[in-house]
Amino acid sequence: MNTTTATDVPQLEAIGLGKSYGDKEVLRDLAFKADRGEFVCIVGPSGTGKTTLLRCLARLIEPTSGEVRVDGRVVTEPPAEVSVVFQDYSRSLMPWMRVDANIALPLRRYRLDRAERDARVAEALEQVGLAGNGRLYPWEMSGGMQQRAAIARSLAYRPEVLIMDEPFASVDAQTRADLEDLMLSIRDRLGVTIVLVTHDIDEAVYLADQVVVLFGRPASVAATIPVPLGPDRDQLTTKARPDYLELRERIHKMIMRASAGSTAAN
Ligand SMILES: Nc1ncnc2c1ncn2[C@@H]1O[C@H](COP(=O)(O)OP(=O)(O)OP(=O)(O)O)[C@@H](O)[C@H]1O
Repeated sequence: MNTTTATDVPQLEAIGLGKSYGDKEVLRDLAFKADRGEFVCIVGPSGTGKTTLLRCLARLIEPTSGEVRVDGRVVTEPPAEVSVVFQDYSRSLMPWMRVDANIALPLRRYRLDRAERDARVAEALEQVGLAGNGRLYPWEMSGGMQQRAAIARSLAYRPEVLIMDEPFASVDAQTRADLEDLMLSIRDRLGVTIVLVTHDIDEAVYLADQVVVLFGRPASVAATIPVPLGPDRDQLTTKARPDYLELRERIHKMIMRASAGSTAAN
């Protein structure tokens, strides 16, 4: 008897995923899954293939083998349910367009009427704490505000999955903490599934429901580590918890061992 129900189907899944660039095999037989509303962080040594994995998951590039599924459906092009936020907000926002026009730009493909489009832009600005700032140009905003605007642009699609590649690497520590908390609150308020690559293990443990550790050349998933810290996280108290510190240390050691092993092998 088949007991699978709709809720058993992962929202985003990779099965037997492989990717080579020419002769260079970067990913091999990789399995990944994120359930609906889950926050998954991907970590791993530099150059392992984290960005390559994200680009395959978003179908921005074609895997060499295996498949990507969204809600159980095999996808062969960028799925409408998935939106991507890159690290470099200065390249994702058009400097000559006001922020509201930047956010509206990718909505063109949906052929919304103007009132609906304006409502979506206002809603997205509100969701990232930028209500009332839509008439600014990106260059009139701080780095943190620009990254919020880039996130708003992704949310205006009303995606089910948000894929983020090192989204906070270019901002200062306080702004980074604010943006981390923004992402937790967006996940809680909107129920969106978030898959985020970071070099920062503290950030990964703070944000994630599960941390996926990639390593190997070619890379695959070395460990999937559940983070049972509960839904209410706080920069000060969560990061002082013994279970937070224990997880952080465990992942650090795992990556250090992997990096040492791959250096020795090279
Ligand atoms: N378009 C490409 N063509 C050829 N090789 C590529 C391409 N993109 C990435 N690579 C190579 O694939 C490997 C994995 O790169 P990728 O950027 O996915 O790793 P990463 O884990 O995200 O790296 P980092 O931690 O430095 O951001 C690297 O050796 C990289 O040089």
